[in-house]
Amino acid sequence: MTEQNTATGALHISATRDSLMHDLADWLVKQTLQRPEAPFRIALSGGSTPQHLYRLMTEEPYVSRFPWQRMQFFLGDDRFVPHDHADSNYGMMRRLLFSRVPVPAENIFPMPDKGTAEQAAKEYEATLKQIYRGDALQAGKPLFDVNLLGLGTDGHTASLFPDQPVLQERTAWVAPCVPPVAPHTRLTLTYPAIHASRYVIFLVEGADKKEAVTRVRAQDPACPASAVTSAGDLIWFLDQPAAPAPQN
Ligand SMILES: O=C(O)[C@H](O)[C@@H](O)[C@H](O)[C@H](O)COP(=O)(O)O
Repeated sequence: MTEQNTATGALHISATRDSLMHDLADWLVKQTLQRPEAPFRIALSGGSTPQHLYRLMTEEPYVSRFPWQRMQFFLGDDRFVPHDHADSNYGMMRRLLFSRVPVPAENIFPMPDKGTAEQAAKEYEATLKQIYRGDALQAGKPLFDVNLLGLGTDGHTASLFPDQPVLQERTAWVAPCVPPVAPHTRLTLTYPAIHASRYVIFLVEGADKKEAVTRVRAQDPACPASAVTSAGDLIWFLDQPAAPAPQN
């Protein structure tokens, strides 16, 4: 794993997808041990990439190393569909991770799937504010320890898609959105909610993502992921095929 600090976040580059998932799982275990008495709050990403990580977390040695009893799981975004729908991110996480590890049910916070998308976004935001014990995000008091994000080839992340009104949202923590090029109405954390993290992690693998990674790291404004910031650190966990060409 090679590490380079650059303006737009440290790069952790692993040789293969498999070693990438192990490197990130090892890193996550280490983070959970930094504050052994506190709840560890992590927002998970949907999509296919992190599924390799979620499966790995349920296997030895990781299933014995994570402090599941004090980990709290949130979603960075979800499709506004019933939790048992094939496209539900929560449904995927429940199948691959939550049903296979001893995390207490009360420590898992799915995005609501009832009512309207607007109501569900407000409900999730109220849940986050209750856990945060405050209505306004405060510098130095992150909402999440880790915010795990993926990256689309168009530079979207979570459900922050190009040219969408939600990209202008700087007050709400959760918002509904209707991506023009992806199925389903979505619920997504907004930029301020993602920013309120000790660590924002981009987990990206595969040669098809290399161009998007390069564009985002060059801060291409057409890529919503370019505007993602972190109150703490922003780190890219990449496999070699997704890694940008070294800056000369
Ligand atoms: O709900 C989702 O699908 C994710 O939040 C989305 O932002 C995902 O991370 C990217 O689309 C990359 O998806 P892949 O990992 O499948 O390439």
